[in-house]
Formats: sequence, C-alpha cells, structure tokens
Amino acid sequence: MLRAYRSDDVRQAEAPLLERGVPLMDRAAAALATEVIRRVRALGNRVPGTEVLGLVGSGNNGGDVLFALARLARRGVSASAILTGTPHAAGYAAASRAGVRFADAGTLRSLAESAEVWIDGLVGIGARGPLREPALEIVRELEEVRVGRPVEPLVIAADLPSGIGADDGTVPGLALRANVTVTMGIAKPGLVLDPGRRYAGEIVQVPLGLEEFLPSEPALLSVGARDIADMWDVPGPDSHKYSRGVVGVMTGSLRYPGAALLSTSAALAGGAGMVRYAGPRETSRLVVSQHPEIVTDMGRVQAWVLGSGVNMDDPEAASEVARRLQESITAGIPVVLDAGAITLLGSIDVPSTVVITPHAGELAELLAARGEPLSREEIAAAPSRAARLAATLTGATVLLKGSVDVACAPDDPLWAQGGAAGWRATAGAGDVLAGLLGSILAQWGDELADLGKGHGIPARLAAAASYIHGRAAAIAYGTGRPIVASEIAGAIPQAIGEALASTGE
Ligand SMILES: NC(=O)C1=CN([C@@H]2O[C@H](COP(=O)(O)OP(=O)(O)OC[C@H]3O[C@@H](n4cnc5c(N)ncnc54)[C@H](O)[C@@H]3O)[C@@H](O)[C@H]2O)[C@@H](O)CC1
Ligand SMILES: [K+]
Repeated sequence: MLRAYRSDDVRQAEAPLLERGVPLMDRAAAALATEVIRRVRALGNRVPGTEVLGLVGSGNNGGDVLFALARLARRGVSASAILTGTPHAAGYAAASRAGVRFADAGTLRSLAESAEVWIDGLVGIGARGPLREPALEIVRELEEVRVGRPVEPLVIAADLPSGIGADDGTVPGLALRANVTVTMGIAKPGLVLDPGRRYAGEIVQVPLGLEEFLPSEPALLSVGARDIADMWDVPGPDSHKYSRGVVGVMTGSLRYPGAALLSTSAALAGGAGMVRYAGPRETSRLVVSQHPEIVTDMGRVQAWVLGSGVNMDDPEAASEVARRLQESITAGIPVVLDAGAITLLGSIDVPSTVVITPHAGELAELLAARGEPLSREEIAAAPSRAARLAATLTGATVLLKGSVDVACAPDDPLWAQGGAAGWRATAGAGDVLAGLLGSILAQWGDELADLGKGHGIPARLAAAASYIHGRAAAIAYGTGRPIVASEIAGAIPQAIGEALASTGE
C-alpha cells in the first residue's frame, strides 16, 4: 500500500532526525546520484564524460542537487549547474570543490541542448503557489529545448517535479516534466494525483527513516496487489452463497440494456455469492440469457448497485431507484449509486455507506445542484478537492473516476488509484466498475451494517475495486490494443486471482 504525506508532516518528521544530526540531505543526494548513474548505464552509456545539467533553486531542494552533482563530478561526470538565486551554502561549496561548473542563465539553452541528463532541483516541498521567475523562465526554455532535441534528455526530479503542488497534485502554472522522480523519505500526494502525477514519471522512494515520526494517518493511500487479500473475501470451508454476499443490481433500461449486462457481469466476476437482478422485464431476460446464474426474484441483499443505465427521465424507474436507496440507508445496506442516479443526492444527505461513482461531468452536475458549481475543467485540475467537497456536502463516499480514480468519505484519508492506461476509457467501463464495487461491498455488507455510519471502509473498498478494475483492463489490453468494457469484466477474476497470489508490493 502506498502512503503519501503532506509537506508539513514530512517537515515535522524530518525535524527530530535533523536535531540528532542525521545527514538527511547527504542521503538524499547519494540516492539522487545513484539513480542518475543507474539510468545512464541502463541507456548503455558510460558514466565518465556524461553531461549532466543541474537546475538549482535557493532552497534545500537545490541543496540536494548540488551535493548530488558533487558526487557525480567525482565519478567523472561533466556536471554543470544553473542557479536561480543564492544557493545552499554547503552544497555550493561541495559542488565547487568537486569541479562542478556554474553557468549563467545565458548558457542554459546550449547546456540543456547537449546534456544527456537534467536534474531538477528548482523547488521541492518548500514551493508555494505557481512557479515564479527566474525558475519559470528556465522551465519554459527547457521545455522548448526538449521538443527541439533529436533525443530527449533524461529528466530526474529531486523530491518532486518543480511546479506541481506537493499536497494536492495541482499544477497552477508551468511544471518541468520528469522521467523519474526521486522522492525523499516518503511519497507526496501530488505525485499520485492528477495532474501532478503526469509530470512525475517513475517514482523512486528514498528511505530516510521518517516513518516513526510521521502521523499514523497518511494524507493519501493507494491500494496495491498485496492489500487485496485483506479486502477480498476468500471463501472458506463453511462459506455459502449467502455468507459470501448477495448483490442486488438495479441497472439498465430499454434505452441502455447493455448497462444491465455489464454491471451484472462484473458483480458476478467480483466474487459475491449471488447476484439478484431487479430491472425491467426485457433487460431481465437479456441478463438471464447471458448469465443463467443470476436470480431475478427478490430477497435479502447485502449491497445494492443502483443507476447504471437507468433512464431517470422515466418517473417510475426514478422513484424505484429512490425507494431502494432510502430502504438501504434505513437498513444500513451499502449502495453504489451510479450514473443518472447520482443526481438523487442533489437534495438528500446520506451516510458514507452510499458510494457514488461519478465522472467529472456527473460530479459537476451534483455540485451545481448543491450550490457549489465547479466546471469539469476545475474538477480535472483538482480532483481530490472536488471529491472531498462532494463527500462533505452529501455525506456519501465519492469515487471520482478519471485517469486516476480518487475515493474519499467526508473525513477519512483520500485514496487514489492510477496507472491504468487510456484504453480503459471505453463506453461501459463505468458500469463494470459499479458492478464490481457492489460485489465487494456485498462481501463486507454485514460488517458495514454493524459498524454503522460515518467510517472510511467504503472508500477503501472503492479504491480496491478501482485497483482491480485497472488491473483487469491491463490484462485485457495486454501490451496495448483497443478493448471493450465486457473484456474488462471478463478479466476481473484473473485480476483478483493475481492480486491474491501476489507477494510483491
Ligand atoms: N529538511 C531537510 O534537511 C531535507 C530537505 N530535503 C529537501 O529539501 C526540500 C525542501 O527544502 P526547502 O524547505 O528549503 O524548500 P525548497 O527548496 O523546496 O524551496 C524553497 C525555495 O524556493 C523558493 N520558492 C518558493 N516558492 C516558489 C515558487 N512558487 N517559485 C519559485 N521559487 C519558489 C523559496 O524562495 C526558496 O528559495 C525538499 O523538497 C527536499 O528536496 C531533503 O534534502 C531531505 C532533508
Ligand atoms: K524539484
């Protein structure tokens, strides 16, 4: 499970170590230099003679890079640095002693054109607001140089790409895109959340021993393969179909019959003991003809999936969904509220056992109905803020879908799941996610009902569903090919199986 912490928490955790004289910056610099050497070798190049350009701001982030350049220079690297102001004194002295050349801003372009590696130490967690001059002009010029080069440089960011918000992943101005980010001590939320994540490239975490000084609750978490075993119910000898969880699915319509099929396919594939389908007669026939294991008479369920493909313009269908929602809330049964049904929360408050699964457009509509209008663009620019706002306004757990899915309840930590390739963005993929989430909520249904209202477990389960959905999509697209939503549903059992067998991260 990846854990990310805000800048303030990282600073507070560093303080006692610095007081004890632990050489944190030296460790950070060593890790940065090691990563440069490893990557240069991986490209098939020799380290001595390699040209490396360091971009050095006046804070400790610049200090990390100066000490790293000093180490690299001692290994025969041809190291230069561009300074944006008065640099970290000890770092400057070390770099000077090691033979690092200090260039003035006028030579930036020619140095950037020839250097194989750029190391970004303009700003780290000390940055506030959009990147300012002279760093801003440097980034602008470097991005111009990058597109004009026959071979792109390898860009390594120290701690985080300069220009991204460490705590929320927003990019209020320009930011320097990296291939690798060597992050110090612990990950920061901005490296995981969109749009900052897109600037970070591969994340390498440098252990600095901060863990024992960090708060027990991170600002952001991300589910990994190993966590699935703690969340998915693996049946034992005494399990039966009811104990494994029953999902009720009310999805699809004559207008969107496929949504019924996709959501029930995913609910079955997710491992619940039984799926009951409650939709129009025509879609029921379709669902049962494709999945004979689906039951259409009603009885007890431990979770509901409501809304995917339901025609909410049809008053009868809309009031049926609203009724199921109210009954489930009263009974403490978790609910996935998808697509058009999300608009029901425009006027009613719900507990966190209700999980809504909007994309940016649907969230914009909900927020507008709640008197907090945000455009789709504003939501895409700060998805975690938008998801949290919707959770706070409605009480629901929000799973905001995007290239990174973000899940949160009103108060508990944020979850973020990224990394699934763009092939996942295909019609019906949301119906699959809703069904899958219903399946895991049903497995937890009795526990959730016992725990009552106002806790963060549904957000954790939403993140798990998002993780499995992303992995299933990855299995379906393989090394890269177009896929359709039913293939994602089809790959869910394999994705769960692989995660349960995983011994990795
Ligand atoms: N505290 C420590 O000893 C450690 C710090 N580390 C490094 O130190 C960094 C934090 O250092 P600092 O607190 O000095 O802060 P930074 O180096 O991140 O930034 C501070 C500098 O950036 C300028 N600045 C702030 N906002 C700006 C903006 N929007 N545009 C342009 N310039 C801006 C400030 O005027 C200041 O000169 C971490 O990110 C990490 O890289 C690591 O070496 C680990 C140990
Ligand atoms: K940086």
